Amino acid sequence: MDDIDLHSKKVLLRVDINSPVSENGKILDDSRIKAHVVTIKELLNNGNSVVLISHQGRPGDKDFISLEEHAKILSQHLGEEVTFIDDVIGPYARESIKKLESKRVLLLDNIRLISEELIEAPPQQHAKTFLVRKLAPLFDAYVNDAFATAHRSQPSIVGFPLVLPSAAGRVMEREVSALARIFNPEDSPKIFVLGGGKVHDTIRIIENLVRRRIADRILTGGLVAELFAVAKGMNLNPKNMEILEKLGILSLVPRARKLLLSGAPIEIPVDYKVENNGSVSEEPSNRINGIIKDIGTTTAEIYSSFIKEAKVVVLRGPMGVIEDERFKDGSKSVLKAALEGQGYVIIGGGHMVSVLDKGSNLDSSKVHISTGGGALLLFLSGEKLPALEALSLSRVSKS
Ligand SMILES: Nc1ncnc2c1ncn2[C@@H]1O[C@H](COP(=O)(O)OP(=O)(O)O)[C@@H](O)[C@H]1O
Ligand SMILES: O=C(OP(=O)(O)O)[C@H](O)COP(=O)(O)O
Repeated sequence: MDDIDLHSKKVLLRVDINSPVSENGKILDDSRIKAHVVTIKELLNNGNSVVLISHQGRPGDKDFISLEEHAKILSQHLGEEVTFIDDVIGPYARESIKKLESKRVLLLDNIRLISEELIEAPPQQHAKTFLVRKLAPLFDAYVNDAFATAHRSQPSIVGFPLVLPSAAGRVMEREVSALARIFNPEDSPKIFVLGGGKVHDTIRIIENLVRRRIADRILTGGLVAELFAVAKGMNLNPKNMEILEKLGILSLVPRARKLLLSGAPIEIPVDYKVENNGSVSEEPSNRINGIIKDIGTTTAEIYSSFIKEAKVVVLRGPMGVIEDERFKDGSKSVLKAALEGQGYVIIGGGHMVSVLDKGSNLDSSKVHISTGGGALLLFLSGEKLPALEALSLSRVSKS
C-alpha cells in the first residue's frame, strides 16, 4: 500500500470475511472480519472511499449466505458505518459506488453470487470478465487484503491487478512477511495437523509437503482422516461412505493410497467420536457403527504426545464438526497440546481458529494465528499464490 497513490481515491478492497456459520445461518466467529479493520482504517484516514468485496461459503453449501450480517459486525469493529449493498455488479451497486463520498465504506453482497467468480483461470482471462469490466472503471485502485483466498485464481483475486493500480493490503503483507520469516524449512520435527472438510485442497497440500519432505509427521482429522482411513482399507460403514461419496472424496482414494504406499508419514485416528440416532459414543476405528463426527479420546492423546515433541506445529482444519459443541473436543485437544508444547505454533483456517479460546493471551513470539487455511498451507508447502502472482504482474505492467 506504500507503493501506489492511495490518498483521496476510490478504492476497491478485496477482503476475506468468509466466516464459520451455524446451522441457522448465524456467524460463529468474527476473527476474519476484525482482521481487516487495520487496512480499512488506514484507507479511510487517507481520505479514500472504500468498497469492500468478499465471498462467504460456496454456492450450494449451508454457509453460502448474504454479507448483510458481516456488514453489521464490521461496522461495530470499525466504529464507522459500513453500508451493505444488496447487489454486486448490477445498476444499484454501480450507482452506489459512483455516489460514494470520501471516507465512506460500502460492502457489496457475496461476490460468489456472480457465477464467473467460481472459475479458476489466469489473470489475463479474468481481466475480461463481466465482473471486472463492470466494476474496474468505477475505481482508482485495487487492494487485495484477502490472504485466506490468495490461493484461488478467481476474478476478484487476480482479475483487477491487470487493469487498475494495485497493492497488497496490510493483512496480506503481514501474513506473507511473517510466514516467510518464521517458517524455516530446516527446523524439525515439523508436525502438520490437517483436518476439516476441504479434502481436495488438503490432499494437494499433503502431496507438496511429502514431495518437498517438509513434514516429519502429518496427523489427520476431519474428513481428511476419513479419506486416508478408506485408503488404508478400513471399513467406515455405509453411512460414512455415502457422505464421502456425495462430497466427491472417494475419487481421491487412489492419490491417498499412492501417498501411503510411498511411505508418507501420515497418521490416522485409532478411534472416533460418532453419532448414532442422536446419541454420541466413541468407537475404535476397526468397528465403526455410527456417523463419524470427531476424533476419539485415545487418538487425541496420541496426537497430543506427538505434537508436544515438535519444534514447529502447523494446524489447519478442525478434527470434528465444531459447529456442534459435542464435537469440539478433538480440535481443542490438539490446540491445547500445541500451545503447551515447546515448539512454534502456526494455526490457520477459519473454522480451526474459531475453536481457540478467545480469552487466551497467546505469546506472539511462539504463536502465529493466520487468517488463511488452504492459502497458508499452500504457501508453506512452496506453491506460488495466484493473488501474489497477479499483484507482481500489475507492478510489471505499471512499470
Ligand atoms: N468428521 C467430519 N464430518 C463432516 N464434516 C466435518 C468433519 N470434521 C470436520 N468437518 C467440517 O469441516 C469444516 C471446516 O473445514 P475447513 O473449511 O477445511 O476448515 P478451516 O476453515 O479451518 O480451513 C467444518 O464445517 C466442519 O463441520
Ligand atoms: O475459508 C477459506 O479457506 P480455508 O477454509 O482454507 O480457511 C477461504 O475463505 C477460501 O474459501 P474457499 O475454500 O471456499 O475458496
